[in-house]
Amino acid sequence: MCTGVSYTTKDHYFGRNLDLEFSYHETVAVTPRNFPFEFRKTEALPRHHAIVGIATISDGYPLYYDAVNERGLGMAGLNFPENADYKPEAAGTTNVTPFEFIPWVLGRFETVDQVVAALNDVTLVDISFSEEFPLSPLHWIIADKNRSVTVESVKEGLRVYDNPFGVLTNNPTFDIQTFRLNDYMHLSTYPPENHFSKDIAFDTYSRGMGAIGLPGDLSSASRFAKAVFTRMNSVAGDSESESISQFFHILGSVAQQRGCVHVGGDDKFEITIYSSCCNTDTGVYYYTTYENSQITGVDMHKEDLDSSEVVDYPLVKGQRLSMQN
Ligand SMILES: C[C@H](CCC(=O)NCCS(=O)(=O)O)[C@H]1CC[C@H]2[C@@H]3[C@H](O)C[C@@H]4C[C@H](O)CC[C@]4(C)[C@H]3C[C@H](O)[C@]12C
Repeated sequence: MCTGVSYTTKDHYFGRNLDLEFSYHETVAVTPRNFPFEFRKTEALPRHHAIVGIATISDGYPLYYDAVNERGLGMAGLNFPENADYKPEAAGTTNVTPFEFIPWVLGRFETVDQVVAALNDVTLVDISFSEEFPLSPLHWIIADKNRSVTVESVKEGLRVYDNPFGVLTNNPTFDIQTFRLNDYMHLSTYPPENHFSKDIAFDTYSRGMGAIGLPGDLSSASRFAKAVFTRMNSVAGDSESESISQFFHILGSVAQQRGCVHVGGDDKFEITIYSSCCNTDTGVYYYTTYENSQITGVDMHKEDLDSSEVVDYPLVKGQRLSMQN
């Protein structure tokens, strides 16, 4: 499972946890403006916005998991098994494959409003990248400084939901996730008050009791409620250090520790392989990995963004300890 987040302090930040039991050899990939994006069923983009994000590179093509473009638009794909339903090619529409969806959106558009308008005409088609990389059942969060949306291609068609929470996890469908938040409206960051009975003398014996009932398990619906609560109540200073620290704490509230989520077999566990946080105003992509809690950054503007070659950096893994004596 995964969690995607959009969050604004002075700047806008966009990122995600990638939760899985194995890695696809992901790297931080910067795609410059003149890398020729070919699309299977729609017109190529020989020149486009530059993009930074995490991708598996196959045959020179960046298969992005999440990314941000130089105009401040961010997009992430999260698992959506059983619900994702891609369609046959539909004449008269723009046919985009799921693996092309991030480059197609980030290559062309600057704002969520523009993307939403364009999606009226889009079909997500059931064409996979290769035998090695078959179709992934995904849904997406797309965000800029002012707006977030969730995009789901389901049996009934392409659904676009406003996402005022700036959070996406996995199943169920976004309308149900949103509805279930109603169950948590009584939660509070303040100490609870007694609405239970005037005849009982309650004791607020601990800080944090106003949020008793906030789920702490790692299921997708629970992570959604937990991440929305944390994100909506988040308080951060405006500096880069305070902002990215807070962002990683929001993601940390729903991170997966090895051993807590079995995924078949006795010794296979889902873990948070990486957490990312991109400053969409400056184009700096920060990340941590499961075993490297130190924040590492890649600044897209330090690359030649007018070139035509993807530049990629392998994730820095392994703890970097800073000893004080
Ligand atoms: C599985 C990843 C999402 C993380 C997640 O939600 N895991 C939960 C697993 S589960 O529900 O609990 O079983 C998704 C996010 C981005 C996906 C990758 C990107 O879409 C890029 C390519 C796309 C290709 O079609 C398949 C390989 C792939 C490299 C994808 C593999 C996998 O589906 C990824 C890595």
